[in-house]
Formats: sequence, structure tokens, C-alpha cells
Amino acid sequence: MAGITGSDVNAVNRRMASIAGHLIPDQALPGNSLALSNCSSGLNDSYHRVHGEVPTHAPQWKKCNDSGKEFTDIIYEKAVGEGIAKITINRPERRNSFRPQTVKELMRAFNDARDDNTIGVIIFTGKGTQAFCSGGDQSFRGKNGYADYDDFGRLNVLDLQVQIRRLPKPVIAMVAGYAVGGGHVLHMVCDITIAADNAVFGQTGPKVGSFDAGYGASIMDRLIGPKRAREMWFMCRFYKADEAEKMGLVNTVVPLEKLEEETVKWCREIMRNSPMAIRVLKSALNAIDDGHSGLQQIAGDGTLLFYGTEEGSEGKNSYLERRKPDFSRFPRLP
Ligand SMILES: CC(C)(COP(=O)(O)OP(=O)(O)OC[C@H]1O[C@@H](n2cnc3c(N)ncnc32)[C@H](O)[C@@H]1OP(=O)(O)O)[C@@H](O)C(=O)NCCC(=O)NCCSC(=O)CCC(=O)c1ccccc1C(=O)O
Repeated sequence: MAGITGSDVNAVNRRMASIAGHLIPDQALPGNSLALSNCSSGLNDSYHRVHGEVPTHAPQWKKCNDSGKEFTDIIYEKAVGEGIAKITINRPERRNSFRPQTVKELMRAFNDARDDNTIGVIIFTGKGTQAFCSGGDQSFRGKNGYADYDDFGRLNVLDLQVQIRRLPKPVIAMVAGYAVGGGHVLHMVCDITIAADNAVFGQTGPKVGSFDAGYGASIMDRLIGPKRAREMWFMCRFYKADEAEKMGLVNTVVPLEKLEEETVKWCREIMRNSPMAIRVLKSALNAIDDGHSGLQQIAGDGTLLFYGTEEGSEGKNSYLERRKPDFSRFPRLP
């Protein structure tokens, strides 16, 4: 045993315990049912020993305004010291349906959350417990889209959908009550959906003379499959939260009174991880469905990373210093 020290033995013991923890976590033993949504809590492997449980205390929300003005149709908040933003449609008396002004304000808030480099994840929700969003406010619908008073008709929610897809941070839909019509499409374009047990999902377009043949059709087909997507659009049925979960429309269903606590917990869990890894993964997961625009997004992430390398800097510096670049010192990796 010459040469083997006590600290070596400790290291081996730690390693063995760690491997054992990875192979057979206590909770995975027969007789213990391990809910998928709960799979990272209560485990005793080395990762969980280092990181501990994700905290569940209520965040301290701080209201943000619209470049000095108050928002009228939404509430925009950031959790103090947490990297979480929350954007809430604030028209509960209209079941959080959106008019053009609502969408304009949402776009400004999402843009701010994108630009704020302390924010890593965004919660998108509706005020109250009766609706996440019931789609376009039909009383503002004219012959060429939705029009605010003295405004032109527009379908600006389509720009909001694209904005959420391209935003390089996860957007989590926190859904209580109805997510129907254009409101259903909005939750589908989010990266993750956490539903309260009172949530109801469905499309209504064909009932009210409307349809979303863009993301509303293609992302739904991806999420729940072609037959179910046809059912959902052709019949315009509503589905309760547990059915939506089985269909793959939502990530998890939680009791209404736990909705925000659980959503914030998911945000905190995401916030523990590498922002760049999450950024690239979001663009990778969207790339095929978003076509050239999806490729452009992930390609842009490649350029962004390259700018941070010495090889990238050598190109820029040589130009600024009016000399030939010396790329010979950079390896041609296999
Ligand atoms: C959501 C309901 C099922 C809720 O029912 P209930 O709880 O019984 O409440 P109500 O009494 O019906 O509603 C309370 C109050 O709110 C008003 N209201 C609710 N939703 C809307 C709405 N979407 N527009 C206008 N007003 C609404 C309702 O009238 C009541 O007002 P009172 O004054 O108190 O009477 C139920 O409300 C419901 O079914 N709502 C309608 C859902 C719907 O059909 N939405 C529109 C679908 S079409 C759409 O969203 C298009 C969106 C769009 O812009 C678009 C454009 C181009 C391509 C794609 C899209 C896209 O789909 O995104």
C-alpha cells in the first residue's frame, strides 16, 4: 500500500459513492414512484449534494414601466436578484384577450427582457385565474385584422409569436384557466408550458371565422401529431389540463394554488444552468421548423461564440492593425 495516502482513499470513496448515486438513486428503487416532473428533487447524487434543492420561496417582484410610461394592457415585472422576468396580460375582464395595443406592449416588454443581460428566463401569463389568454379581442376585429381606435387593422400577434421563438432565452407559459384561440397559439410558441389544474386548452378559429395557418398549425402538428392537430382545429373542442398533458401540449400540471411557485422553481432550475448552452439549444430545437430563419438563428450563435475566440480576434485585430492575419497558430481540428 506504499504511496497510497488517506486522502487518496477518501477520493476513491467519494468517487464510488458518486457512481453508486448515479446508478441507483434511492428514489428509483422499486416501490418508489418517481414523477418525471419531480425527477430532480430528493436525489442524493453528487450533483444534487453540491447544488441542493431548488428554492421555492416567493420572489420579490419589481414592476417595470414602458420607457417611463405605465403599461395599460400588461404588467411587466422582474424578480429582484433572480434573473426572472414576468410578463402578464392584464385584461382579465376580457379573459385576457389581446387587442393591437396589448400586443405592442407585449413586444416591448419581451424586447426589454431580451436586452437585459441579467434576465435568463421569462414567464408569460395572464392576470387572474380564469384565463391565460382567449385570443384576439373580437370586438376590435375589422376587415383587415385587429384595429385599435383610430388605427389600421393588423395581425401583429404573428410578430409576437416570431419574437418569442427567436428570443434566445426560455419563455415559460404559466397557464391558469382558458388558453384558447390565439391564446392557445401563444402558449404553444413558448418553450415550456406549466398548467394549473383548472387550465383549458383549445382552438376556436373555425367557430368564429378565423384560423392560424402558420405556427398555430405547424407547431401544433409537431407537439401533438398530425391526427390530433386536425381534431383540435377541425372540431374546436376544449381539453382539460390532464388531457392536454397526455397529448404533449404541456410539460406539467400543478394545483392552481401552486402554479406560480412551481413555475418559479422551474425558472430557478433553468437559471442554474449555462446561459450559452441554453441559448444554443433553443435555437437548435427550433432550427428545422423555422427553416432559413431557424438556421440563421443557430448560425448567429456560432458567430457569437467565434467572436469570443483568439482566432476570431486575430482576424479583427489584423484588419485594425493593417497587417496580414496570422491564422497559422490555430489548429485545424479534426
Ligand atoms: C374564453 C371563454 C371560453 C371564457 O368563457 P367564460 O368564462 O364563460 O367567459 P365569457 O363570459 O365568455 O367572457 C367574459 C367576457 O370576456 C369577453 N371575451 C372573452 N374572450 C373574448 C375575445 N376573444 N374577444 C372579445 N371578448 C372576449 C366576453 O365577451 C365577456 O365579455 P362581457 O362584456 O362580460 O360579455 C370565452 O370567453 C370564449 O370562448 N371567448 C372567445 C374565444 C375566441 O373565439 N377567441 C378568438 C379566436 S380567433 C383569434 O384569436 C385570432 C387571433 C389572431 O390575431 C390571429 C391572426 C392571424 C393568424 C393567427 C391568429 C391567431 O390565432 O393567433
